Amino acid sequence: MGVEICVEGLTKSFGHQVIWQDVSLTLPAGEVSVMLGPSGTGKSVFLKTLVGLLKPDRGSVKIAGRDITRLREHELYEVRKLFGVLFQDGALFGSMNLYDNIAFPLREHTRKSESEIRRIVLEKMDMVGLIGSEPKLPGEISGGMRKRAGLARALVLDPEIILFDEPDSGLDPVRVAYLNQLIVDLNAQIDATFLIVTHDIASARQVPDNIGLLFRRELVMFGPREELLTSEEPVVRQFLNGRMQGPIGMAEEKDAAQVEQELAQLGNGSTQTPGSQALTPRLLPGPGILRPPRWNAIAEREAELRRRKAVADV
Ligand SMILES: Nc1ncnc2c1ncn2[C@@H]1O[C@H](COP(=O)(O)OP(=O)(O)OP(=O)(O)O)[C@@H](O)[C@H]1O
Repeated sequence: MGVEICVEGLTKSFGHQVIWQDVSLTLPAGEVSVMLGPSGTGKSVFLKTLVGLLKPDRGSVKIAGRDITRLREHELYEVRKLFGVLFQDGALFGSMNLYDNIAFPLREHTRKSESEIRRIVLEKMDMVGLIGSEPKLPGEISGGMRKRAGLARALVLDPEIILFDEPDSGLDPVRVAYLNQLIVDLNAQIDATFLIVTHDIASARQVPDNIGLLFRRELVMFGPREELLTSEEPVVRQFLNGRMQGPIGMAEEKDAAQVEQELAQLGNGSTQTPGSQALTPRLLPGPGILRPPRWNAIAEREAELRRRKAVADV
């Protein structure tokens, strides 16, 4: 059914380098959330902290009511079973075929019989569209197939939470579109809580229920998709529109005067992206896939926002 993750006052540093501080947010149970942020803002560190691979300096991460930052290693081992993680490159074992790669967590963490394992592996391979590829080695398939195999492997223990670390990296736009559809469909089918770290703005605009943005060692904003897509917050606007004008610089933060000048230019409309504040339509689950009940509430919320925007535009 998916569980809620409640993060409060989370701070992480390595030596003197503060990665982010005082991060608080709630990933609602069963919903899809995306975490954005310029390179090096600590998105991967955030994922690793959620799963208990890194210990924060301060703050708590409550999963199903338990603060995982305070658990001992053997207790963490149990909590980690709630998670499925899709690593950037799929993290498959190169010498194992896809079937054995996907069966690996079941053989490692359960006492299921080989026939039961076979049933589960084939079911998950079917869900990600990989039936027939069981004997292939990771080196013999495309990057998109490797991601889907990694996803099937993340699914075999029926996780309550799935973390995706840049699922779209290295894929062409068409494969990214298929993968996004797969993510939306899977979420509707298995109802787990999804958190996706991505740089792909088109995906971030269409796929999630919620969006968060890390910048300058802080969580600038976290909230419903429609709220961030229509936000006037300069960092959020710059990032979601993928443009150079704004507080985010090439390698570091820009000075205040330059930012002010660029924002003023944008305000004049000289370099305004057409429809920059538009509420991109959500990606819907494919035909025949039942939509979770929350979709009605979200659709109403978004329709209301569009009505208000239409009235304001008149
Ligand atoms: N184990 C570690 N020890 C020391 N520093 C680390 C460690 N892991 C990450 N860092 C540092 O933390 C910072 C954030 O890294 P992270 O990989 O989380 O960024 P990111 O936002 O995911 O970047 P990208 O978008 O480029 O993948 C970087 O400066 C990195 O060097």
